[in-house]
Order: sequence, then structure tokens, then C-alpha cells
Amino acid sequence: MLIQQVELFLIEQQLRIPFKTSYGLYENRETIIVKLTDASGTVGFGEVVAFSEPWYTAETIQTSLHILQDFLIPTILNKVFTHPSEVAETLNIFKGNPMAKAGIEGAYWDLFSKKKDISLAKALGGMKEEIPVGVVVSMNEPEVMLQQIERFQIEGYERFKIKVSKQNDYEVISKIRDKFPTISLMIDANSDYTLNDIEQLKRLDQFKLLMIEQPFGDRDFMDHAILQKEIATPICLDESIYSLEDVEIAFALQACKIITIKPGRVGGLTESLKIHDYCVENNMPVWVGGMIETGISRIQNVALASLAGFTIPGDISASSRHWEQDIIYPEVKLENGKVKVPNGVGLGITVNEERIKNLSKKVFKF
Ligand SMILES: O=C(O)CCC(=O)C1=CC=C[C@@H](O)[C@@H]1C(=O)O
Ligand SMILES: [Mg+2]
Repeated sequence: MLIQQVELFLIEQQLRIPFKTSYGLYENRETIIVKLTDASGTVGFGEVVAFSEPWYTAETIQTSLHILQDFLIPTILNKVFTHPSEVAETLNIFKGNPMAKAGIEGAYWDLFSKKKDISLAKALGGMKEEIPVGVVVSMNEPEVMLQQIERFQIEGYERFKIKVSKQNDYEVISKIRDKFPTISLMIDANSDYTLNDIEQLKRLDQFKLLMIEQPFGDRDFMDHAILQKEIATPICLDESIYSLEDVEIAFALQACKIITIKPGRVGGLTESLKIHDYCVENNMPVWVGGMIETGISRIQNVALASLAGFTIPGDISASSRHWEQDIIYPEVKLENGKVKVPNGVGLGITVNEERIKNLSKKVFKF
């Protein structure tokens, strides 16, 4: 495959439900849509899922635009690759910036599977035709969170992730457990705790949570290992995992019992597959995380989650969880509590290029 043209669309959409994080309240979400066109006119779509501010990881929309324009795109333009893994390897001559890289590499995977006349799921080695999915409940008043869980239960979600802080964890979780004693419930702390909070974290064992996601800082492997020995609830690492190497370190230190894979955070689908295979070989449960992304990245995650080793429902909620209208059709939706894995070539959906153009704040063509 020889890429003749790369286009970047910086888009911004209003979120249906504002998303409260440790950084602040997100009411709108910027992302970058990547469109690759090869010599035959076949196109591949990807998405850069970095946020506008460096609160989740160090990347932002602006750092990604810089790295894409000044380094990544000049490196892949008019160069022949026979497989997306070669693209990942080539882009790794540059340090860091996994989300910028994943935007390009993911678009290559879409293009590659189209050229092979197979679905992305099949190209990745996927087996499932439909997947169970989880949903994230934003940080809010406990009553609002209870209402959201009730609604999402009716919609068919099988796993519920709530965002908590160390100021409100016990109060919120106990109210949820009082009303929903048996649901599959997990929390995401986004590094809000430290080892000084170990007694407070021990108290959460009584709630029989599926896991605690990223209680400590992203480089705190040793502290997570100390905590995991003290609590029964499995620790899941998210922000700590930028590569397979980080997973090997976490596994060697017993810093966690579960891993969440986000292709953007690890540099793309090639690295995601390596991490999936390692976790399966080492009996470490693994699931696919979300990034409050558009349907392009979401449907890419659906394809990834179709691999047999993903055994925990991921953050792969319907388009309607975040958007009034998605930029793909058909939109991601639950049918009988499951999301169907597209079996059309490539992503297997249609990208609404008209809507992308209407949502674009800036367009770049190379
Ligand atoms: O994509 C979704 O629906 C949820 C995504 C989600 O929970 C997160 C995305 C990015 C940062 C955090 O807010 C959180 C996470 O840490 O997993
Ligand atoms: Mg997380």
C-alpha cells in the first residue's frame, strides 16, 4: 500500500452528558479524524483520541497535530508498506506520542483490511460476531448516578464503571450497592489516591467490585504492587500501560490483576494485539477501554474486542452515550444487550464525511 494523500479533520462535538474528570468538566470533545487515500483511491479512517488538555496522558490535540504534521505524515507518505505492523514499527522511530501514531496506524488497518476484502475484526483475528459491553457513569450526585445506572441496565449494559474520587467513594458506592447489590460494578479513580489512602481503599473490598481502575499515578508500579497485596479487589491498570513492556513490568511486580487496552494509549492496534496475546498467555484478564471517542475509534474497538481473549465487557457503549449524532452509520448500538461486530470490509460501517466536514474546525491535507 502506498499512501498518496493524508487528510486530518480537527472536529469538535458537544457531549450529550458532560463528562466530569479530575481535570474538570468536559462539555465538548475535540478529536482528530485521519483519512488515508492510497494510489487506487481506497480510503482508510482512523482517529486520534487525545484530549484537548494533558490530564489523562501527556498528549493533547495540539501536540498530536504537531507530531502528525512534522514527523509522522512525512514519514509514511508515498512509502510502500505491506502490513500495518510495518507502519507501527516505522512510526516507533519517534519517541512517545502513541495517540498520534494510533490515528495513522488505525487508518492503515482499515485500509489494509479493505484491500484484503475482509473485515477489520477478521484482519485482527477476531472470533466473536457480537460482544457484551459496559458503560461509564460520569461523576455526579449519587441520585443522578443511580438513575443513569437504572437506564443503562434497561438498555442492556452488563458492566457498570463509575467515576469516583477519594472524597466520595464510600458514600457513592454504598448507595449504588444498596440499590444494585449484584450488578457488575467497577470504579475508575484516575490516579486520585496514594498509598496514604490504603486503609480507605481496603474498606472498598466489602463492595465486591469487579476491579479498581488506576488508583495511583501512572508510574507507580511499586505502590500498586504494595496495594494489590493488601486488598482483595483486583487492580486494573489503564494510564500506566503505554506498551507491552509496561504490562510485563506490571505482571512481574504483581502490580495489578487486570489490564485495560486502549489502542490510542498504546500506539495502535498492532501493540494492542501484542498486549492481548501476552495477557492471554499469562492468564491476566484484559478488556478494551474507551476514550469518549467518535464511532470510528469505537467501531475499531468493537473489532478488537471480538478477539477471544477479551473476557470482560469493555467501555464500548453506544454512540448515543456521548453523541446526539455520531459521524458513522449505522451508529454503534446495543441489540439484546450486545453490540454486533461489523462483518463488512474494513471498519464495516460508512463514515459520514459530510458531517465530519460540517464539524471541522480545521482541515489539513498532505
Ligand atoms: O469512552 C467511554 O465511554 C468512557 C471512557 C472513560 O471512562 C475514560 C476515558 C478517558 C479518561 C477517563 O475519563 C476514563 C478512563 O480513565 O478510562
Ligand atoms: Mg481509566
